[in-house]
Amino acid sequence: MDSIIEDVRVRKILDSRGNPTVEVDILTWNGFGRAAAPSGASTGSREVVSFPQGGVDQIISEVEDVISSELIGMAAEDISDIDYVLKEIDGTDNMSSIGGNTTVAVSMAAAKAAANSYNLPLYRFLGGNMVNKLPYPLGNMMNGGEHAGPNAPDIQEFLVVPVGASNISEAVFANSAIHKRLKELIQSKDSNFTGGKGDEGGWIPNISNDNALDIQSQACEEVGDELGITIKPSLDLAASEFWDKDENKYVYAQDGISRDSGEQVEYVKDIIDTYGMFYIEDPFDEKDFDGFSELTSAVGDKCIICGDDIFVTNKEILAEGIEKGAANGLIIKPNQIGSLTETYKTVQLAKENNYVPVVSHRSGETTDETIAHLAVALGTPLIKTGAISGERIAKLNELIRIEEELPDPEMADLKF
Ligand SMILES: O=C(O)[C@@H](CO)OP(=O)(O)O
Ligand SMILES: [Mg+2]
Repeated sequence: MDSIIEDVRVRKILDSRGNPTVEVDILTWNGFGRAAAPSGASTGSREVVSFPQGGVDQIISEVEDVISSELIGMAAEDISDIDYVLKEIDGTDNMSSIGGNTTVAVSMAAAKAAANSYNLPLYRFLGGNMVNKLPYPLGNMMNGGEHAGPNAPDIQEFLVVPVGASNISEAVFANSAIHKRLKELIQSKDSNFTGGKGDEGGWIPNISNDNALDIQSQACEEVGDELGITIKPSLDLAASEFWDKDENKYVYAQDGISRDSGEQVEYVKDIIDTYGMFYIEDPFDEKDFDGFSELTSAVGDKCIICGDDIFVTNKEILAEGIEKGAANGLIIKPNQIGSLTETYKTVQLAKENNYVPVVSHRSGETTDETIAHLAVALGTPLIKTGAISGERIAKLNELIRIEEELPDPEMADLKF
């Protein structure tokens, strides 16, 4: 078999925040795969543990001594067997002994090595010969919350989706045009704006949440008109980060306003109606299933209500959400669950239940481009991976290359 693993190598590399992360190389008889793990700042409490206590340094020897000897001789294409072996080596429920970032980097490197062994791009190896759909990019324009500094909006991500774009290149350049326009619009509101950017390359404005919403939608309209395509605003509130569990309130520090769960439902409904939001992620705390359900039953026919911290790419938690009607979309981050096999199962469950899967980067990223291939292979209609910055454009530019390779490329079908 061409994909028999001959060596597994591991190294400590930088992520985009300057923190250490892990990169894994897998060599097969006939190929090579390399993958690195990202890391979050606004993490869900039920995500698998990224690294054990000793951090990346600890797992370097673990991979060299234990993981590589188990994997050498296995076929890289047997991805679920490899993921099973990794889980056995870890031996915990939450990957705390070797870390979900370690296992996901090995899992992705193995898949890439398998693809390379057969001379196939990863999206084709995983997705088959018929894949031809490109995801719409959810581009991050302004950053707040945990991805920014003090005085930024509480809402973590002001995103846009170029729903009218007819190809991926048009889509990513529409997003970058909005990003440029927003710099001017922020400057017009705040003459002290220095052009500072957050973890994901979006601007960090020192303005209220409402002002940020206004200029976000203004930019969508102006640039949309200029380019002749519809561009819709979207948000990731990452509301777990400003939920005060003692007060039972969502605390908007920038605005000096607190809202209980019922008021939060009304506030978010109002935002969706006022601005014609296409997509809203994590509008409630990760434990507030009721808030999620109430909002989804009110607006789920016109807006994607997407769960990130609430579901953490975990199929059991997603099943609970489906039962409760908590959302109609979910974020897919392989390192939240620690393997490609589990990621795949969660996407399948989502699709069977009409939940829109959204493959996503993390706020701490590397130039690894794997998620671009995953979005195409898994057929997710959206990919969240920033708009500019080296570690974000690594994925966007890969999508442009993939589009060029596909014989009959089309943009994905969107729900609204
Ligand atoms: O909340 C999110 O969706 C992500 C990525 O945008 O942030 P983090 O990686 O910090 O969890
Ligand atoms: Mg999120």
